[in-house]
This record gives sequence, structure tokens and C-alpha cells, in this order.
Amino acid sequence: SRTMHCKGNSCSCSFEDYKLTTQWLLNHTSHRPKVAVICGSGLGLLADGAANKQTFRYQDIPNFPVSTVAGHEGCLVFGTIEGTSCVFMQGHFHLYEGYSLCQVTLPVRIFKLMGVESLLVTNASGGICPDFKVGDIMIIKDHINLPGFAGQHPLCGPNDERFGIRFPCMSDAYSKDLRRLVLEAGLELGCNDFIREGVYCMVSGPNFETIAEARMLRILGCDSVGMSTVPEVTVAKHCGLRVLGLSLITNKVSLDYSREEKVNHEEVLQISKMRAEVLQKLVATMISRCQQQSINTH
Ligand SMILES: O=P(O)(O)O[C@@H]1C[C@H](O)[C@@H](CO)O1
Ligand SMILES: Nc1nc2[nH]cnc2c(=O)[nH]1
Repeated sequence: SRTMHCKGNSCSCSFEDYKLTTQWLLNHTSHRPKVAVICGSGLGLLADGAANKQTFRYQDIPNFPVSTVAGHEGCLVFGTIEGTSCVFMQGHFHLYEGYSLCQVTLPVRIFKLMGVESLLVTNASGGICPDFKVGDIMIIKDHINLPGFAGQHPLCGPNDERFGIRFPCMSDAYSKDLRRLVLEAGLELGCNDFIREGVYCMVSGPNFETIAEARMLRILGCDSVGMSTVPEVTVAKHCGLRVLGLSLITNKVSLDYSREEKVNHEEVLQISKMRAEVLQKLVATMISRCQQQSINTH
């Protein structure tokens, strides 16, 4: 069924729900992915470089939510990159679409049950750090879970120990090793002059920030702001996945009343398209390297 059991802000998809979807996928594909990639707004092209592709539409997968936003194709693509088996989500889910956070994060737990070890998350965000330029790729060093502060948190509700502990540590959510690897890969690919590192803040959206809100976020230590990723990363860390987050700065957030620019979703998608090719190379390199590193360290 598409109905999960959510009471207030307490999410609880049952273990059987996750297992059912996992089993359906395992029965319908022979791929056994080790790395999962979540493609942010306008970034579905990241899957293009994969070989032996097998695609499922979200609407055909039991229990899966469907994408309702432009720039999110709504397809799950299995494939291989340089011999590494991986799965791409072309489109992810948001609170602003009306989904509960257990629906938003459902694919992450399914990936875990399928045997995935690393999660590469991408998104589009607005730059708050004054040094950032449109088109920069920000390696997410840390995040601020603003909806979480208000009780909109994917781990609210009964804790299922089969996934992880009640009180997970979040101070190391973004793997240091993967951050180092992506910096190295960026250097080799010649894109180091637009790779940055910073703190991503999630807001629920769907409106973009007011100027006063943007100023508040800057004071709080945010380098960029978006409407996704934090729930997926939190659930991934809870169940023991290694996480890498890349945020494409698609616009500069207005911090100044005298500025005339007005952000819109079309501009976000346009910048995503412009950078998709380079991000695709970076993600492909990371898929093979992070798996290699995981083999070496086990
Ligand atoms: O990659 P995501 O989905 O986080 O993209 C951001 C947030 C909204 O979905 C969209 C607004 O333009 O960009
Ligand atoms: N909240 C938020 N999300 C975004 N996604 C892309 N740009 C932005 C932005 O400026 N603000």
C-alpha cells in the first residue's frame, strides 16, 4: 500500500513495508548495488554514464512515493560504473510535496536492506556564504536540521533497532575519507577552483527565503540552504551507511534589500543542467573510488 503509518510527527513505516519493497526490487533486478546516488533537482543526468542500465518508474515500485516536482524524473536506475554496481534515484522526495519524512527517507532504508554501503547525495541549493559563486560545487561538511529542531525528524517514533540505535551520533555524518577523496578527484578532473566545502541547512520550503531569514541563516553558520537531503543523510547515518553530500550552488541567496535578483526554480534547473556533466564525472569517479576504499578498509 502507498499509505504509511504516520501519527503527527511520528513516522513509522513497518519493517515489513521496507522488506516488501526490497524483495520486490531484488526479484525484478539482478543488480546488487553497493553505492546509491540520490540525484537532486535537475541532476537526473548523473545516471547517464552507467552501463547495463535497468530502469523502474517510481509509480511501479510497491510503497514508493512518486515525484511531483519539475526536474525530478521519478525513476530508479540500476547500473554499473567501472564495474561497481550502483543505483540512482532520478528525483527525490520533499516535505513540501506533502510527504512524511518516513516516506521521504524510505528509499535509503531499502538501499541498506539491498546491501548498499555508501550513499552519495546531491542537491541544488542557494549560496549564503558570500564567497560562493553560482555553479560552485559545495562538499557538504556538516548540516543544520532546521525542521528537526521543530520535531519534523525522520527518526521520531518507535526506534527500530534492526536499522540503528535510538540516539545516533551525528557529529560525523559526512565521511571524512569520502570528502578527502572527492577533493582529490576534483583536483584531477580540473574542477578544484569551483569546489568548496561548507554547511548545508535544510528548510522545509516550498518558498525561497525572505531576506531576514537568509540573514538569520548566515548568522547561524549556514553556507548554503536547500529543501532536502538532511532527512536522507540522518537515516543513512542511523543505519550505518557512509555518506558523501555534494550541493550545487544554483543561485546566490539575497542577503541585501537593495538587490533586485529574484530566484526561481527554472534558474535552479538551468544551472543544474550546466553543471550536470562535470558533476557526472565527479560522481562516477567517486562511485568507483569509494567502493575501492570500502574494500580496502574491510
Ligand atoms: O535538489 P533539491 O530537490 O534539494 O533542490 C532544491 C530544493 C527544491 O526542490 C528546488 C527549488 O528550486 O531546489
Ligand atoms: N531553500 C532554498 N532552496 C534552494 N534550492 C536552490 N536554491 C535554493 C535557495 O535559494 N533556497
